[in-house]
Amino acid sequence: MDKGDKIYVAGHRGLVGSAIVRRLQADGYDNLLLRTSKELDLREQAAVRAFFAEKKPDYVILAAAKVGGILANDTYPADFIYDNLMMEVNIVEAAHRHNTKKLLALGSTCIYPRMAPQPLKEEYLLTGPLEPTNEWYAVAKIAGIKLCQAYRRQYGCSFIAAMPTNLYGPGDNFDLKNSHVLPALIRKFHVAKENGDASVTLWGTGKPLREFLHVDDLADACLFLMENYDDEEIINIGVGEDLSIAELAGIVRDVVGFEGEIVYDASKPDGTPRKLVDVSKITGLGWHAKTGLRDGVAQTYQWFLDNQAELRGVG
Ligand SMILES: NC(=O)C1=CN([C@@H]2O[C@H](COP(=O)(O)OP(=O)(O)OC[C@H]3O[C@@H](n4cnc5c(N)ncnc54)[C@H](OP(=O)(O)O)[C@@H]3O)[C@@H](O)[C@H]2O)C=CC1
Ligand SMILES: C[C@H]1O[C@H](OP(=O)(O)OP(=O)(O)OC[C@H]2O[C@@H](n3cnc4c(=O)[nH]c(N)nc43)[C@H](O)[C@@H]2O)[C@@H](O)[C@@H](O)C1=O
Repeated sequence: MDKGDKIYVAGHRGLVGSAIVRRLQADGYDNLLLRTSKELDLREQAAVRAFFAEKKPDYVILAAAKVGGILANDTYPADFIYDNLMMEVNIVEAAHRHNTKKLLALGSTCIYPRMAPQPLKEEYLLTGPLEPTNEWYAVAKIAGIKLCQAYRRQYGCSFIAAMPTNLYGPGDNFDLKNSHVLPALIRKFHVAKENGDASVTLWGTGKPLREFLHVDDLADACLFLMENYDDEEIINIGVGEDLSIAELAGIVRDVVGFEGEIVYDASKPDGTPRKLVDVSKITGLGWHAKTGLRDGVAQTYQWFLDNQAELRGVG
């Protein structure tokens, strides 16, 4: 990608989109196309076609999606499957129609079967039943993969699909019902410390294992793939190690400085027991994550403190 190329970052205000924009701007790309969901609802085919007809992006990074944690996915299946399918179908079709040079679609590691062998290799896709709490979102994400592969096969489009593991960092969603676990832990421990609460309640059993990649590392991986990957097959993006939710809670509690107890609400779902990705494909290309989890949590907590006034999902 040249610095003056028209790069459309769909979902530029989100956790991922904002990190990608930060990185592109830092690298001197000065022709970014950015639209909020109010300016351009990607579920509306006519609006998406009109935008592409007018702007004709050279490159597209699809970081727009209906995203949420385990409870949101389990509660709003229709929203998660409909919104994500519509956004992917509209963007991929319009990108082909208007000759986008390359498109990167972001999936998620929830596309893999609930009980697939670990670590998860790309070829495990569609080899078993999905995790019930987010199968609707997962099916939409799998459709996104198939869209990229179909347009590559039929029209030779350079459309690629990457599967990031769980992400965290600046710009995350801190809503206690709809967010992912790491931002929820930061907010819960922070509020409990400020209030002098005796305990914090977390969901499930604390036993599931999860892998966490800092979003700035993801942005680095996305630009790396835009320059170095052009293949039909999906590619995982992760750190290659995981920990239990209980261990993660210990790290966040220490970073925040909460000294009370942790209580688990077993009425909430655990979700998939583990989803550690195999990163040998992307590390084989020369990319690896750089941010350690504790440092990443500390940096994110500082960002949380510095941005209290405008946190997503708070207030
Ligand atoms: N967060 C995570 O842990 C992981 C995320 N991913 C993937 O990364 C991508 C981005 O996720 P993340 O950054 O966390 O999500 P966020 O919820 O932080 O951001 C999503 C963005 O999508 C935009 N959006 C949502 N609906 C529409 C719509 N109808 N029309 C236009 N834009 C819309 C929003 O725009 P606006 O702000 O203008 O409303 C928002 O900026 C997704 O594809 C997700 O599947 C993959 C693995 C893990
Ligand atoms: C990225 C990935 O993220 C989602 O999958 P998930 O990893 O299961 O999502 P999660 O981060 O919300 O939960 C991780 C674990 O953490 C536990 N947990 C404890 N206490 C809280 C808590 O307070 N909030 C949340 N959200 N989880 C909690 C929770 O019970 C679970 O065991 C997919 O829906 C989908 O969006 C997707 O692709």
